[in-house]
Amino acid sequence: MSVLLSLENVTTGYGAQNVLHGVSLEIAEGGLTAIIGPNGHGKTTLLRAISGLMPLRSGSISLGGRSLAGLRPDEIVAAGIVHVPQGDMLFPEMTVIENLLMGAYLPAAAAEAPRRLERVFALLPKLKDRRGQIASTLSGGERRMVGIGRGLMAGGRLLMLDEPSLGLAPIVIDQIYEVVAELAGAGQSILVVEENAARVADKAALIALLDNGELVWSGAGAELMARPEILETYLGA
Ligand SMILES: Nc1ncnc2c1ncn2[C@@H]1O[C@H](COP(=O)(O)OP(=O)(O)OP(=O)(O)O)[C@@H](O)[C@H]1O
Repeated sequence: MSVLLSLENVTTGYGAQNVLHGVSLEIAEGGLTAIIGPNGHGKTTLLRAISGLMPLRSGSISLGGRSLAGLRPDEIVAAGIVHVPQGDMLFPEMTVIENLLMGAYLPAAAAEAPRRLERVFALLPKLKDRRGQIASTLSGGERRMVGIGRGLMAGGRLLMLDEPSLGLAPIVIDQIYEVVAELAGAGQSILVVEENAARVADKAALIALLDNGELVWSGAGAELMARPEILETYLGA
């Protein structure tokens, strides 16, 4: 496999407390990787560390063989890592299209914006219909789609989605994951954080299980679902 993102022995935390304890993980180029684990066990912190929003206390992270050490968050975006945070974090008073265009704020992305916008609208036709609508008036699922679309507008090599299912109805969660799977199937590298393994098991090439800030298991989704003892031990399933 061609490794896109590599984490080696990553430790980080807040104040006196470490949240991640020596996490090592390799993410392949193309397709879906999922980080699963209970709430509060460090999944968001892991994405924040990759995005340069948390200084590492030990270890290293590299993208395509290039170390990200010392890069600012905007330099990490420019290097190709796009982080769609938990919740919608849209600009509520702006329209769908204005929110989408904010994703292409870096000069290199701005030149590509019209082409990428067409791609986002092809993938998420509902957003095209609602492109003039103010973001605060969208449904929860539509807002989530705008967040994903805005992430795509940045044109990253790796798209990181922090719990895109959060707070949505089951049918809407299915729609979101259909879009995620379609993107991954088209070759986009995606790292998703999810609490419920069953939602990603049939879609993710690799699932990594984070428990108390440690990576306790990783493997294919089908393999995880066939291991009820792991689900029970770590996810209480
Ligand atoms: N800004 C912060 N300051 C101090 N502690 C924090 C901060 N953010 C998170 N933590 C703590 O770090 C731990 C891991 O949190 P994190 O958000 O990474 O977990 P998570 O697995 O993503 O959970 P969730 O899905 O609920 O966000 C938790 O104990 C949390 O209280």
